[in-house]
Amino acid sequence: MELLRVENLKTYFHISQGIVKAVDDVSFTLAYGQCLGLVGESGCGKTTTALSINRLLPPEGKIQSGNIYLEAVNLTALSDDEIRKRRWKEISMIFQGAMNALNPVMKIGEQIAEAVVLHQQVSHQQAWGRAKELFELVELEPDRISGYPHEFSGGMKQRAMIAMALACDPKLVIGDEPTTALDVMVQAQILNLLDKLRQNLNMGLILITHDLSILGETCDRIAVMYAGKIVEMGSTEDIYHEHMHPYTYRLLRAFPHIRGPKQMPEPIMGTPPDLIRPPSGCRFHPRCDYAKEICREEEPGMTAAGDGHAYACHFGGAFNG
Ligand SMILES: Nc1ncnc2c1ncn2[C@@H]1O[C@H](COP(=O)(O)OP(=O)(O)OP(=O)(O)O)[C@@H](O)[C@H]1O
Repeated sequence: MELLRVENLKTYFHISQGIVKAVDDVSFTLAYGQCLGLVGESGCGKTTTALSINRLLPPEGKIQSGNIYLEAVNLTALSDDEIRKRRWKEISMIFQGAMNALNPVMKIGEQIAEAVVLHQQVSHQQAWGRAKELFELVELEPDRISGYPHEFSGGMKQRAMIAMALACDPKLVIGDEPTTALDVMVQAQILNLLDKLRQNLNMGLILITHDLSILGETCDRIAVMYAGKIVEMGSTEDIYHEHMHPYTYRLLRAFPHIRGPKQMPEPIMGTPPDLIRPPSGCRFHPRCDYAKEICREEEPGMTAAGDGHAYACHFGGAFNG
């Protein structure tokens, strides 16, 4: 059953240098219990997409057009007050490095209980009970609940942040680079935990990352973003093994899978474009090895490659020869 529907979302930043088209006509859906990976290099619009869903954009950021439905409610049409009431209870976010925001002089359990009290009408005692439940849910040892942040490892702190994000049983959790600061083994444990939680709690999960190699065991579907647009979307299998867009191909080679064939990472030359003046035609053409005249002139539409698999390229699969 569908939980989230993002339709033709355009979010721009209005700054003195011009208009940054950070999210430019993005559409996708997410079902209950499903995990969608949103992947692309830094500056491609992933965080702006997440902040648009949560309506947490800074003053210069504006949803220009499009709709974001959470169940039947169009989030773009809600007042600030109405959306505030839904944060934490319906949608919650785990940010990169969020664990550094823990208060160093307050017990971890108290901080989780505080998050519960802040968003639910419960007594302190009830909140402490809930904090204990959440502690168990994120697989932290119960006797650690009275510990302070400096007694927790990075992975344990991130588990505590996940516990807070789950405090009000949200329907949708968005993790923005939730494991980037952690070492590879701990990263895998946190991703496994998120995977287990979304299945057990039947919540929708969006995982944002620049590293396509970490999504394989967690996501059902992956959307690849480049310069404010989704350039390829499909099942994890499609994206890993049947990809059609040269950018997906390059991303996979830039971050080889830890358990895959041994291969040197091949960085993608250049950087994503300035989104005030994005390139004409296909936005990836200046960095694409397969670009031809039409790529400079015409923006490619989405071409279907199979059930739920689509890509935006004039020469899909060109890298195969
Ligand atoms: N407050 C802002 N004002 C102006 N431009 C912004 C603002 N925030 C983001 N941008 C621009 O919007 C574009 C998309 O940024 P966004 O942070 O969404 O990308 P991202 O893919 O999440 O990258 P990262 O992983 O670095 O956060 C970039 O060109 C960025 O410079």
